[in-house]
Amino acid sequence: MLPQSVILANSWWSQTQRPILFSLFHCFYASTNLSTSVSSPKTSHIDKDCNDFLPWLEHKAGAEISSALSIGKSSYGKALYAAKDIHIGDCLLMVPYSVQLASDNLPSEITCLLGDEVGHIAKVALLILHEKMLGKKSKWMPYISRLPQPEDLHSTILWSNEELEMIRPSALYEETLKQKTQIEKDFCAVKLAFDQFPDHFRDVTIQEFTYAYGLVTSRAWDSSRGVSMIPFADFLNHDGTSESYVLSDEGKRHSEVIADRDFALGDEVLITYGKFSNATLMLDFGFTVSCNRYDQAQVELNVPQHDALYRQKLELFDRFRTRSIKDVNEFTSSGNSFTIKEVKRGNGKGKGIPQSLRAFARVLTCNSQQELDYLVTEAVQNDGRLARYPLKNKNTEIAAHQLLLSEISQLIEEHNRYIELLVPNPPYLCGKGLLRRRLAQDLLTGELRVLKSASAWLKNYCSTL
Ligand SMILES: C[S@@+](CC[C@H](N)C(=O)[O-])C[C@H]1O[C@@H](n2cnc3c(N)ncnc32)[C@H](O)[C@@H]1O
Repeated sequence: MLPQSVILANSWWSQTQRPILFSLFHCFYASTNLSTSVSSPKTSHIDKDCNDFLPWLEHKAGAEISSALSIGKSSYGKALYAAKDIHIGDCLLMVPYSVQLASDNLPSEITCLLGDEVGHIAKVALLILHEKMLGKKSKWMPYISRLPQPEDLHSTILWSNEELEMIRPSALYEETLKQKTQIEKDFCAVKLAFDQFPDHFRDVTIQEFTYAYGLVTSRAWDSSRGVSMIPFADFLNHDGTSESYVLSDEGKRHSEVIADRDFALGDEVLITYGKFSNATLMLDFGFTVSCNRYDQAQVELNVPQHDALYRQKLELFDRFRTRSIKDVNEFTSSGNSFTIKEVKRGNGKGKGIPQSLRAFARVLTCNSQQELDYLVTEAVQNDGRLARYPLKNKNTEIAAHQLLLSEISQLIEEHNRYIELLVPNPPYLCGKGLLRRRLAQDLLTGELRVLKSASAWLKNYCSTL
């Protein structure tokens, strides 16, 4: 799902607020002027099948949406290109809320059949299926017919069990299964609507529902209406280095995008979907970025059942459990599962290996009730968090970090084993199979890089103690 930054009463607020864009907004917004003349770009990328799309959307909106962009084709599917020279700070597009699709666009006779357990994504998926079924009678037909086909989507929710086996060492494997289970639950919950309105939803299968669900997760933005499909804006592809987001102006009731750089006529215009790891990009959007600096890996630690202090340690974790920390846009670091990021060399502080993971390992390594009691006293006397300081006994501190090292080494081994199964690509493989195999390679290679950096840091830490 795409995060949408919100503009509140002409001041910006967002989790991902960028100071540079904040100042740009004030410098350039006043001078932004959406001219009415649409120049035709001199480029071979233009998608002639979409020539009528923007005029249709502008007519529906009763307002100009963009004079700066035109729809074209790229290796990422549909794309938006500069239809004239664009300057940093220019407004690229403005899409009124009135032409965005959200769950409240569903006919009320269908909505009233849906229980509270049906979420916004499932409702918008239902809306897409409904409009598809209406065919030419749909008022959204020019948009619905331009959405990618099932064979163009590669989110892991659409992977077969055999394909998912390729990514088994990654936390994305479990996350995808969880998401698939949720989709199955949603499918059962909306089936009542299918049964009551067979004309609206002719024999919709779980595969079709999952496809519609994938369309929503890969091209809808969080919005005040739950989630919204934003026609035209959703033809923008992702570039991790871009500083342009889709912004939402609640006062003016439109979404907009401001250029973060200059573009020459014919350049592809890209925005950022957010600071996502390859796991999140694969789950929600079905693509990866090579050498993704937001990659991360998941490490799970457990108290062994044969530990003489098993019960005491579990009680302690329970007592000192801090609220789970949600990494922005990513899977959660909670309980005994920890998200690690690439440890940058040189700062010597181990940034990337969460303190909570090191604390967990310290508690795991304690051999006596006395040692546990000491950690409790220390926590109470300090900031209340357990085992955040190096253990007094150097050998135990080393043992705690070697325990982590051993867990991470196992993960490295497992990742290596799976990568070896994936590389090289068999010569007969092509199309969807080859693409998904490459995604799996990118994912595991990125996680391996993160794990290796953590391993190097831990080895260094132990050797310097
Ligand atoms: C919001 S849509 C963008 C428009 C889309 N290309 C289309 O054909 O409609 C997001 C989808 O575009 C594709 N995409 C966007 N950025 C990409 C990138 N950097 N690399 C590969 N695919 C990308 C992915 O298929 C993704 O799910």
